[in-house]
Amino acid sequence: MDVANVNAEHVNELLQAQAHVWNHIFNFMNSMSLKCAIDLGIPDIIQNHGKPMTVTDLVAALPINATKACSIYRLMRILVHSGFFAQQKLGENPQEEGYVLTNASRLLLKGDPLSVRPLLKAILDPVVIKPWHFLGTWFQNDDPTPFVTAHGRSFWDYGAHVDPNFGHSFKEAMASDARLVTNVLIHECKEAFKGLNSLVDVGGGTGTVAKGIADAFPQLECTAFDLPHVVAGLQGSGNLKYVGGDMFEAVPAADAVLLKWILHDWNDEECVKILKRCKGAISNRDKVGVKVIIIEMILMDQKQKVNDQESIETQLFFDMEMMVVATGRERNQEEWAKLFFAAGFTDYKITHKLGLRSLIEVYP
Ligand SMILES: C[S@@+](CC[C@H](N)C(=O)[O-])C[C@H]1O[C@@H](n2cnc3c(N)ncnc32)[C@H](O)[C@@H]1O
Ligand SMILES: O=c1cc(-c2ccc(O)cc2)oc2c(O)c(O)ccc12
Repeated sequence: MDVANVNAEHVNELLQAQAHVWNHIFNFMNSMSLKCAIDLGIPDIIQNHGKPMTVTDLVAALPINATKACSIYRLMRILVHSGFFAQQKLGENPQEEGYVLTNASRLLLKGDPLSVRPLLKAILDPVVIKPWHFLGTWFQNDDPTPFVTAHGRSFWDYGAHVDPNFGHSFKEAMASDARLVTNVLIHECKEAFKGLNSLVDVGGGTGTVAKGIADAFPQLECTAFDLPHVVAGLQGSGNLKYVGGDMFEAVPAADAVLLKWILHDWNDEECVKILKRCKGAISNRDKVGVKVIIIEMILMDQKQKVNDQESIETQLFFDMEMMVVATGRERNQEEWAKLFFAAGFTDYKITHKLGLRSLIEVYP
């Protein structure tokens, strides 16, 4: 393209396109600047300060080399821009401003059991970032995932045998999300558990969701079901128990099966197999109202000009993540329905009360 032959309007378009490309080249800096703030403990330091924190106070409180002090305001500037911190007047002097947390950075505090911090740590770990450099190679080879192309083994294998710290960090990421979702679930989606006497959380990890539901609904016998090595040594109590097994082989019988963030890890064929096992677990219960309860995203229609472009983009990010680390995907409503009917279910109901995710009740 030769700019000399292009009219003014086209030059403008060309420069806008250049800015768009630049924005995407540098897009990773939003994530990495945020990770840096978390590594340095900035949200907790501002929280503990108890009032808007000037850059001078922040620098003094940070565990950094003195020669880097003058760069902190630049890190904070981009994080203010991306909505993780805000600036507030400190006193009468309009020049004097301090940093405060926003709702987003409050979700990244260390001690908060509902923190999203463990997910940030896991997804931005170099172990998970490396496979992104192999995405193009993966499209040209026959490996199951870019993760395998990058590391020579599967995600689970890597976490279990190569880097147990990473495996632990991923489990903590799942558990923290589980705490947040369970909180919303037991307050906002009570209806879904009405009339049930037993529930099995398939792929329930170390039992965070099952325990939350068991505590909230004492009449409900809850089982956290996961691979034997995941539940090994875990002791149930009261109306909570742990069972080890393989969901592709058999699922313990119950009035309801819960699948939270399981099906998006797997391809369609694998999902139909899991769903058939779940249907087996709730059938022959001699009870009305048996169901599978799924917590997953339902991809929004990109063609609908909805205002919430950030939500659409976030769902697409999850879809890409599932492609890079696992064999899974995010699905739209039509794709979900196809899986349910292929597994022999007859109907389903969607409740939109979980943010970017939905509660889907699926009936035999
Ligand atoms: C993405 S995590 C979701 C954990 C949990 N449901 C949550 O949302 O916090 C997937 C879970 O599936 C479990 N899983 C993987 N393969 C399984 C299998 N064949 N049978 C049972 N659980 C399995 C993993 O151990 C892991 O705990
Ligand atoms: O970062 C992950 C990875 C997985 C994952 C990887 C490999 C598998 O065979 C299954 C799952 O799953 C995730 C997930 O379900 C999630 O909600 C967030 C992150 C990840």
